[in-house]
Amino acid sequence: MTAQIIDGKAFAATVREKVAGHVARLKEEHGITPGLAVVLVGEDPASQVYVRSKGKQTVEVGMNSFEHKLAAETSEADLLALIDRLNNDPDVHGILVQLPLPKHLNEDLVINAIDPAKDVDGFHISNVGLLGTGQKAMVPCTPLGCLMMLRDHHGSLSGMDAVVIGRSNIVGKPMAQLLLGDSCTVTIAHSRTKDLAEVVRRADIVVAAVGRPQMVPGDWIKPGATVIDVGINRIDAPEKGDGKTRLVGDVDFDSAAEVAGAITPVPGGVGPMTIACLLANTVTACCRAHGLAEPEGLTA
Ligand SMILES: Nc1nc(=O)c2c([nH]1)NC[C@@H]1CN(c3ccc(C(=O)N[C@@H](CCC(=O)O)C(=O)O)cc3)C=[N+]21
Repeated sequence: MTAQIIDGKAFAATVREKVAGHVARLKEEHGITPGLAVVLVGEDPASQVYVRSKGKQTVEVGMNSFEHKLAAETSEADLLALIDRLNNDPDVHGILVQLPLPKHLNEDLVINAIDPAKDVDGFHISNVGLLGTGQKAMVPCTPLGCLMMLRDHHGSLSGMDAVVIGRSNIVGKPMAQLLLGDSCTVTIAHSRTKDLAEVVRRADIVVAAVGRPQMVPGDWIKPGATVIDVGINRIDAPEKGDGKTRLVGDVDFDSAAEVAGAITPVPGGVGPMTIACLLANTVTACCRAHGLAEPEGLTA
């Protein structure tokens, strides 16, 4: 068997089109332009690339992009003061503070200073609690993107066995909550799980989010299962030439694609969906802020 490839890049383009449609309507019918503020502290080159790509896509769908680049040595007080200004700025509907932050800044404190209604990452404790209790929340972008792809592929997920490998606050835990919300039987596995291979072999849906290159081999995958690979790992690629690198997921794609029913590639899978869902969350936040009907198909 050879797996169907779930094209996250193409799917993300359709999500962005929907977002652009909603943005156009908000402008025409209500004179509102959704705005996303992205805060980057420090000069990490990878983070700069992501922030640039977010800003570009934000503008492409017709929204306002506000970029705030702060020096690596910015004090916590100064960062909190900026967040306070953005919280109170009516032109800003979404706020994203790029993680990780430099070590001298307390991430939990900073994230929880964001107005939960503008927390388009869904990392604020209030949104985490809302998601965990099945109430209307801002949902973290990466798990939301994974859920959209799974729903698109399967229709209903009800009754399926899902294994999430990884227990991070950003991906693993919220992913498990979303799958539970769609009536999957959910297992959260991680680096200390006993007999991980056997646990993964039970799953109709495998979401790999551990951050270890190619750690899930094809012979762990149940034939026909759907594999969502969240990992983005840069590894050496001597075959491409001296000093060259390439991106791989947490799943060994070649062997897994021999067994799985469907699989997301890296790159071009979950990554592009993450940014598309950030734009979707910004439109959702904007509609909620103005008491308008929420965009359909863009929320959990
Ligand atoms: N507060 C916060 N929210 C985030 O959502 C957040 C963050 N901090 N910090 C950094 C990570 C990373 N992240 C990615 C988004 C898209 C791709 C993406 O589109 N990747 C492309 C490949 C890009 C390449 O070629 O390097 C792909 O998978 O096809 C990757 C990584 C969001 N992050």
